[in-house]
Amino acid sequence: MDCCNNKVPWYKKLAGVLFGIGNCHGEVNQNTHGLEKIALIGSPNVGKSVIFNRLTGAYVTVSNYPGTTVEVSRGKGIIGGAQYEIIDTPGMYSLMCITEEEKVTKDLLFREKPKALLHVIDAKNINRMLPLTIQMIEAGSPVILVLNIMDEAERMGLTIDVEGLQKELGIPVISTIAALNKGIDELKERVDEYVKSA
Ligand SMILES: Nc1nc2c(ncn2[C@@H]2O[C@H](COP(=O)(O)OP(=O)(O)OP(=O)(O)O)[C@@H](O)[C@H]2O)c(=O)[nH]1
Ligand SMILES: [Mg+2]
Repeated sequence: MDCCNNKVPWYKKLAGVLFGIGNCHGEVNQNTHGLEKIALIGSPNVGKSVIFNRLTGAYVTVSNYPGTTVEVSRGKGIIGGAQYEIIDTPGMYSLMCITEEEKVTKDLLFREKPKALLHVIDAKNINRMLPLTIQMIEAGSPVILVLNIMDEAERMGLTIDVEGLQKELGIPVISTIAALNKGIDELKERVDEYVKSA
């Protein structure tokens, strides 16, 4: 994406920098202004963007997070009859702020205070990815765990005790096959319940 368009008026660029919601051409997406936020976070390649596309409609913007080269996508989604700004963050492994992506995600969560964080993990690699879930639960974040790529996990013969995991962690756990649109309706229902009970 070309982010060096000098024809963008200064005030649009400023709006993008101040609010972090414009695209790289400085166009501010008015449609998500003032909406409660739901963020997708997790390691690279776990299906965050596929889930983002399932949850959002036509109004999607991609912008560089202010002051960085890291891209963040934002779109409007309707869950349980309410409109939300859905945020797709770059893949990262922890909130230790080692990579620029990790710094952006941590800063974004801190500044924008989403109502729910959907931690998307690859169901084949639960052990490797759960530490971040636990880190966020311990930090008091509103985490929902999404076990995606369940089709491949099942093909490998893995069975996951979703109920048990849910009880153990004390947070909602939902399994999905986002690529096939499976589990997305349940995910929306659980997010709706979670946000309304918060
Ligand atoms: N088999 C299978 N593949 C999936 C599923 N969900 C997503 N994928 C595939 O996984 C790959 C990565 O999906 P993305 O949505 O780009 O992953 P991401 O988490 O956004 O990755 P980053 O943006 O790099 O952090 C794509 O090829 C998807 O088609 C699923 O449930 N099952
Ligand atoms: Mg992505």
